[in-house]
Amino acid sequence: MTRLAVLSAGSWGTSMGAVLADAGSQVALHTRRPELAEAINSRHENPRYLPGVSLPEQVTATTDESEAVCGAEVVLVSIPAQTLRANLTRWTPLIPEDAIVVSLMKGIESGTGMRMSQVITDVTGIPCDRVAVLSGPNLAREVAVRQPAASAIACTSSAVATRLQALAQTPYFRPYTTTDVIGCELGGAVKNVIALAVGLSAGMRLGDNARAVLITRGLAETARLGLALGADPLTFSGLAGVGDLMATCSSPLSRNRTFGEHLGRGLTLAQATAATSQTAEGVKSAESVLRLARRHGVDMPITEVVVGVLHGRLTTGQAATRLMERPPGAERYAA
Ligand SMILES: NC(=O)C1=CN([C@@H]2O[C@H](COP(=O)(O)OP(=O)(O)OC[C@H]3O[C@@H](n4cnc5c(N)ncnc54)[C@H](O)[C@@H]3O)[C@@H](O)[C@H]2O)C=CC1
Ligand SMILES: O=C(CO)COP(=O)(O)O
Repeated sequence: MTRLAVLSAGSWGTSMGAVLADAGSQVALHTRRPELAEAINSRHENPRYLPGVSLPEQVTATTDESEAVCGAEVVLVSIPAQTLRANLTRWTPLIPEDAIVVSLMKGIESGTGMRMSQVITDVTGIPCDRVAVLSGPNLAREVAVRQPAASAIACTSSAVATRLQALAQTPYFRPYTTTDVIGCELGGAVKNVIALAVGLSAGMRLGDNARAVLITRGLAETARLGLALGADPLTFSGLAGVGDLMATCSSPLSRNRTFGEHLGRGLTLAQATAATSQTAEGVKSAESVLRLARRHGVDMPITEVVVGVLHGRLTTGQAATRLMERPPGAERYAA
């Protein structure tokens, strides 16, 4: 049986661990919490991140990082994006030679503006053709209870993407392969920022038309950035683009959308942060996305106002006005 490791046992890491086990592998999750490892091993449940969800017996957990990755052919990483570099620096010597590393994360590193796969290659030295990304409309809890979902697996090596596809294919989870790593990662990272904007608008009760505008123009600004960075624009019409945007912007399960909604209802950043127990990547990645856009001369007005609100430079009302009072223009998708 193929051995796989997932670092770590948060909501998405645990859900994907269950998918991979259902697809036929033995999966070791790493958690920093002994009580969580104990619950996963004895009760087959992750009570902190996925309470009430029954996990396959082939999913085990350990607090020992080297035990988790020992003998793993594939190491999947699912931690907050801004913690990746520090954690990976510690994990690198433990990762088996020839293992494939898969990013399940949706963020852009602050300071460097790197995508998660770039950070992985930068820290571990593992070449791009052994670093992959899984991204799509995958709300963790829905996947964990085995509701139907699909995703994109991106790697510059299509052989590696196809191998990962086989390892993750189940009757309820359908992975598609692609070689557009840049497009998949940007789709995942920027949709969190757009979901914050949609949440803001929902909290302010601006209506369904406003939500549709933000999703549509949010996709356009994502594609603009993607084009500037070398992505295939068609990726943004796919699962890692519009697919993920739709799921995240319409679901109450989305932490990013909910975070934005808290702000839109008048909570302060500190209050919204206190009300959020899981990772809302857009809060920290929004500024990195904006910096990346500015570095490449790309206009991202929605991202810009989200960053303005997060930094306290704009009220939510000013953010809405700022977008509506932009100079009139032709509707362009990505140019
Ligand atoms: N939850 C979801 O529906 C999905 C999440 N993702 C992405 O997966 C990534 C992880 O998110 P979730 O699992 O949802 O977050 P989560 O908040 O549920 O879990 C985060 C995990 O990282 C660990 N962690 C937190 N801080 C850490 C640190 N400083 N060092 C080491 N480990 C740390 C936590 O203990 C926990 O195991 C994010 O980039 C997110 O955007 C992607 C698809 C779906
Ligand atoms: O990425 C996700 C769905 O695809 C999860 O979105 P949130 O991180 O906003 O919960």
